[in-house]
Amino acid sequence: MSDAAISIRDLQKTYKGGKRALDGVTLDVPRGQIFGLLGPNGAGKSTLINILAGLVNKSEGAVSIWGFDIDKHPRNAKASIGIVPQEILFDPFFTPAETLELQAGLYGVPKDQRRTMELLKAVHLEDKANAYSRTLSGGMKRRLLVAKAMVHAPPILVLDEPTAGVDIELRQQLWDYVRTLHAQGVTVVLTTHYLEEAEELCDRIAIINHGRLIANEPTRALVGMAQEKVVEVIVDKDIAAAPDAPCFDKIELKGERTLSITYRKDRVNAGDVLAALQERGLGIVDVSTKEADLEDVFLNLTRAANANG
Ligand SMILES: Nc1ncnc2c1ncn2[C@@H]1O[C@H](COP(=O)(O)OP(=O)(O)OP(=O)(O)O)[C@@H](O)[C@H]1O
Repeated sequence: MSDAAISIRDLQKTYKGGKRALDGVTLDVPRGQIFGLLGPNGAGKSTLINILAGLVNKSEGAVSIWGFDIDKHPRNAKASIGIVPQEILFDPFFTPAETLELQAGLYGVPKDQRRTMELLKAVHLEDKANAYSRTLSGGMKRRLLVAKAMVHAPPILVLDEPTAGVDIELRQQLWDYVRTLHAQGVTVVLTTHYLEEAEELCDRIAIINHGRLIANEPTRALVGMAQEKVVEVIVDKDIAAAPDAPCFDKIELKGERTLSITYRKDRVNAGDVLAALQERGLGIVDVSTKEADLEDVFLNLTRAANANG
């Protein structure tokens, strides 16, 4: 179909009872990238991932994984992808080492090609290799899930909300491992609510809302789509009320000498904003600017999509 890592065409899913969770999603995940799938709760992200995992049947459309159509070549498609599910489900009486061995067995990985200890090391669980899984902390279980998804060395790893409930240090370790895999050529897809993380990690970001794709852009382009910019200015004298000027979108008095000014960077630049202040008799002591982040873009896009839909 295409040489994308994952290719999705007009994907639709209507659950029994009539809930339409995916409404015509078309999307390519390029090989070798870290790809972020974002969307508010209930947007359809898990449905999409469960279709990739073979856990949910699609209603319409076509999906291929590493070039294998999931209907025509389900075994090859499945072998090409490792999925880290949102929910933690293990047999509590197996140890991490046994869990990985069992999973490798399910995927038909020959004994001499298994990488149980290597994988446990990679997720910092080597000292827990022989502990019962039920004695692991939440973060450890999540890391074990990542190792489990990699036993058959798939070229694509999908993580569904991998950092929910994971503390900052463990999250960092998890991302370090994801970056290592990425450096080894693994294509990574992740869903997350942490926009900052998506911004930091992902090469490309797609946003779904109400089962529809509303954005699919390189991360930098997406961030650039936010037109609002904020400049914080410290002026040289006390001011009682914030001054007004046509180039300000919004102005707030943050302190006696501190102003926070929002402007549209597609219309004016920071120089215009500062000149307007000087024209009003204010000298500039200090200036700091804040780039719009993904949160802004995300909110703007989902708001616009809701208004249109
Ligand atoms: N098995 C099911 N039967 C019926 N409706 C379902 C089922 N699973 C999900 N849905 C509905 O489909 C929609 C999409 O759900 P989905 O879990 O894919 O969203 P999500 O983007 O993953 O959300 P979250 O971030 O909360 O996990 C929601 O309205 C949900 O209630």
